[in-house]
Amino acid sequence: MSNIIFTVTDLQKIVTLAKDAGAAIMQVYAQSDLGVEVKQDDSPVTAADIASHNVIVAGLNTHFADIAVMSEEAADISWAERQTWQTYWLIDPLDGTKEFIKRNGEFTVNIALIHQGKAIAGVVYAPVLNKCYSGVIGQGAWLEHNGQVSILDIHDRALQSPAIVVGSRSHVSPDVAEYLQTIGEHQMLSVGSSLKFCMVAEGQADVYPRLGLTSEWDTAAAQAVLESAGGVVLAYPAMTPLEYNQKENILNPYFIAASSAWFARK
Ligand SMILES: Nc1ncnc2c1ncn2[C@@H]1O[C@H](COP(=O)(O)O)[C@@H](OP(=O)(O)O)[C@H]1O
Ligand SMILES: [Mg+2]
Repeated sequence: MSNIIFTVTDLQKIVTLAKDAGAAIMQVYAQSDLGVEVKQDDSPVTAADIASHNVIVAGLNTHFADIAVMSEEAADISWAERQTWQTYWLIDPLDGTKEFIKRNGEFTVNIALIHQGKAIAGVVYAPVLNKCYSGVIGQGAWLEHNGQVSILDIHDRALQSPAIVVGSRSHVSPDVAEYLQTIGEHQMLSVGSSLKFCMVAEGQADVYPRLGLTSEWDTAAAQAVLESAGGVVLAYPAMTPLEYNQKENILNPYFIAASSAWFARK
């Protein structure tokens, strides 16, 4: 097992890159034509997804030339090649494309560092909200909001009463509805994109049950933020850690992202 050293200085480079990508997204957001197209899998892509992708890939190639990159917008990489990767960047240049098109601000830039199948560092930037979440496993997690930086730490956080559950705004799943029937009294919030993980990391929600489809780039950066803050992400129902690059198919299993208090509740 080789180790990797990822410092807070390295993280700052990724934060800067995510903000540059966010600025490229906002240039498109300001235009009346968002350049919406439909991809082969029927999901939307816009000129902003591509602009953000280009900024991030150029920056990573400049600062970290020897680390492989996988992006939602450049995902056609053979499993034969990918399975040799020990370490790589996993990017969703614009998560919440449907929210971007609806212009409700609930979309994010996502950059994660994966090492030996685990999300070990991540940055999630929401340009409209002016919030940048970042974290490195074992070193901590931070939120920069309107220029003010705070530490995210939910290691010892108790559950709210009633519990606050957060779910997708645009991708409703019958399996989540069934799960919610089993958890007792709760309040439900609907939010687009990887911001749901960040709300748990911030203590604004207790649990994000995703019993519906996502791809690995949708979750990696925000999982790193949440776990760096003291949260936990487990595949459901296996209750094993959510890992990356373990199989050819890039779809995640169902998962539950929550504070550790959620998993410890009676
Ligand atoms: N049927 C499906 N298959 C794969 N991914 C899906 C999906 N439905 C939603 N997603 C993923 O969910 C993400 C949006 O998350 P949410 O529903 O929490 O807002 C989308 O990201 P993009 O917006 O980057 O395409 C998309 O990748
Ligand atoms: Mg996405």
